[in-house]
Amino acid sequence: GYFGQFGGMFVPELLMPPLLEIEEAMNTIVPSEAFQAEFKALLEDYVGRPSALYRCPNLSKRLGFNLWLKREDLNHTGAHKINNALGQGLLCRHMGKQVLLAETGAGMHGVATATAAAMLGLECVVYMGAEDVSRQSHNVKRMGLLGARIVPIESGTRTLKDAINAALRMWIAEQRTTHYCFGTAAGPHPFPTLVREFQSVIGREAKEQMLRKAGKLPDYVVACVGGGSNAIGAFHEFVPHGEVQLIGVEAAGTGEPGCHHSAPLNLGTPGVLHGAMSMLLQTKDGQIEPSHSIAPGLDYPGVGPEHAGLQASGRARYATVNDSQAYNAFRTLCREEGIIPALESSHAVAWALENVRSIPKKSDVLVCLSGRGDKDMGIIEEFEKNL
Ligand SMILES: CC/C=C(/N=C/c1c(COP(=O)(O)O)cnc(C)c1O)C(=O)O
Repeated sequence: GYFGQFGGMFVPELLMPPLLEIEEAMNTIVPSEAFQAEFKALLEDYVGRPSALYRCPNLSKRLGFNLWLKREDLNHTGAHKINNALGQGLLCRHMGKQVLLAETGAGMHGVATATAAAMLGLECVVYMGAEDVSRQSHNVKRMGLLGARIVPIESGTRTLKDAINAALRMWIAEQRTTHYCFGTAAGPHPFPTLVREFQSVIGREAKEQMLRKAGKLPDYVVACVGGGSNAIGAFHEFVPHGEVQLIGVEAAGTGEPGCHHSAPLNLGTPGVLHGAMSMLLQTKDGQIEPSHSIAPGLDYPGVGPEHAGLQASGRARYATVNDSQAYNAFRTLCREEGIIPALESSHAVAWALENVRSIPKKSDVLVCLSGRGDKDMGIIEEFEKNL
């Protein structure tokens, strides 16, 4: 479970048995005909895949390049998270466990896990930082309706990293009955590989759709990077095609010098967090730095190890976009294309808008629109008060 020097299983001994059980399931159950047929049927009939690949007519005209959006916001539950939650929910049932445990920041993974649990007849427990409980209340309400038990976390910065810490502790104690449905392509092996496996449907569909609609591969594939699951899902199919530029977009927060951000690939250093060696925001004596982003799903001081590997090998590049640039992209997509994107996804759109001058005319830029923005109404309202 390594990506160059990154990855691994840096966990307490007590977590090795459930992790090895998941690795075994990933190598035996997931590749089986039965599992793949069941997963594919659910992706089609329950999630509504394939998700659309949509060329933005107005922005493409104004910007001079073809802006294509992979519409993961149109999936059931409103984001890419459902692809992974469903796959892991099926695995949970195959392993004979009754409880699906999740961490959540933006609440989209929490909703996706609660959705999979309700449909598969499993119990669901979601750990969520108290700060995120209040700033993503729309998703908190949805999780309740779907039957999940939500555990607000008051420690640390009361955001995603604290939810993961608490979820890992609960999992150690309840591992016999509980599957930890890890929500992003981070964490100890096998999670980064397992989550990539379930999210890679994004890139497989996008490649086929681009060849059919544009008659060629995209020149750029762009995705926001929190823990890294929508980005690795969009990138994976294109990695062998060197002519396709892979651009991950991290959150720069306010962008003010000395202020907190969530850009470990750009501004972090190698270290271990949540069971994996990757890039992270830490002080010189190894204390985790607080992160910040307007987008709760990007507000995380770590990143999945495969992205650290793709950056180190030079196969992918990682840029940053700050809160204001993301907000401007949010408004631009609303007003010019009639699409209300999640603030996380707005970071990926912002990269295309901010880099118009360096993108050759007529290029095909494929942006993974990872989710819808209904959950962000409160954050937008708050942000606009200070404009
Ligand atoms: C696993 C915790 C991350 C969450 N969301 C992250 C997120 C992200 C960033 O997560 P990754 O794709 O895993 O980097 C992008 N887009 C949307 C719409 C998101 O909700 C969540 O709790 O919903």
